[in-house]
Amino acid sequence: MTAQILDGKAAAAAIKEELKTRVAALADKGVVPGLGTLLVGEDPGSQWYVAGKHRDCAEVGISSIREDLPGDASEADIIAAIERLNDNPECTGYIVQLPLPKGVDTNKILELIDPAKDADGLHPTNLGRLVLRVNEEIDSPLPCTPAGIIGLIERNGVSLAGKHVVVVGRGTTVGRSIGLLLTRRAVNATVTLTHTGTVDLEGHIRQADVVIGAAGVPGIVKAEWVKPGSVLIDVGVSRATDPETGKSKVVGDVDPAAAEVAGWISPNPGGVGPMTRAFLLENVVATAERNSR
Ligand SMILES: Nc1nc2c(c(=O)[nH]1)N[C@@H](CN(C=O)c1ccc(C(=O)N[C@@H](CCC(=O)O)C(=O)O)cc1)CN2
Repeated sequence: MTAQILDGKAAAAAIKEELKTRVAALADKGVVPGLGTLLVGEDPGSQWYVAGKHRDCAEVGISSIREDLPGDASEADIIAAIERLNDNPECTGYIVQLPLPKGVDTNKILELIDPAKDADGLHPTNLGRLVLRVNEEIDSPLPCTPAGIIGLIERNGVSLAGKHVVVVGRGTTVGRSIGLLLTRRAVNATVTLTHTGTVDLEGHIRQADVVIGAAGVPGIVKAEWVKPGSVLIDVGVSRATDPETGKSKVVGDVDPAAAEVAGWISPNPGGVGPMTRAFLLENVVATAERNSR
């Protein structure tokens, strides 16, 4: 049996339609949400992601502010751009596109973002709120990829309550924070956080009801380890040349053959990526709503 598809493009399109209505309601109050982006350097992937964020904004009626700096920008230049975004009243939320060039202290830069304008939910204040608010509503921005993954699963009618979720990867944008969301009482999953240094990754994955592959290691989640009927979420975005077409293609962390064993699988591309983009818009709109009450 082949797994059912967790279609991120369709779920993201539905979220964007909902957001258009909320943006229109804000416009009635004279509020226009504005997303700022800070891009440092010329990495083609990062340029493509930032351009996509601004296209998404235009689609739902969010205005856009761009700060683009060259790859050799000094720390002082980057801090000055952060201060402009913090001070700009038209920018109601913003992101610093990651990764920053080598040699830049990423954590220092993220801590300078005004937490009330942190559209990625990566400021320590907002991550700290996830640690503290186990049982309460969270009225601060959530990290976009983790929120997108949970949205993708739940919007397909799959409950996470009581499920054993094995996360593979300990990075800032997914691995370290997704457990904080999954173990909230409202979701009620049980989480094991594994990584490339885990002994017996196979043993952990064999026990998982849900596997989230976010290590950036192609095929680290092997088809023969996957429990029949489980839910597989592929966050990995590595690149390889397709031997048939000679073109570059995305290679995920989940072995594509696992689709024959799993109950549900997120395609890659077309799964988590579009949901990350949709939840960035959700954060911008929700922040503007909170500030207009
Ligand atoms: N400040 C941030 N930096 C980075 C984040 C982030 O959430 N905040 N995540 C990634 C990059 N990213 C957004 O910035 C991102 C990655 C992928 C996609 C996406 O839609 N991917 C497509 C496939 C694209 C392809 O073919 O290469 C898909 O999955 O369908 C959106 C956003 C690192 N940096």
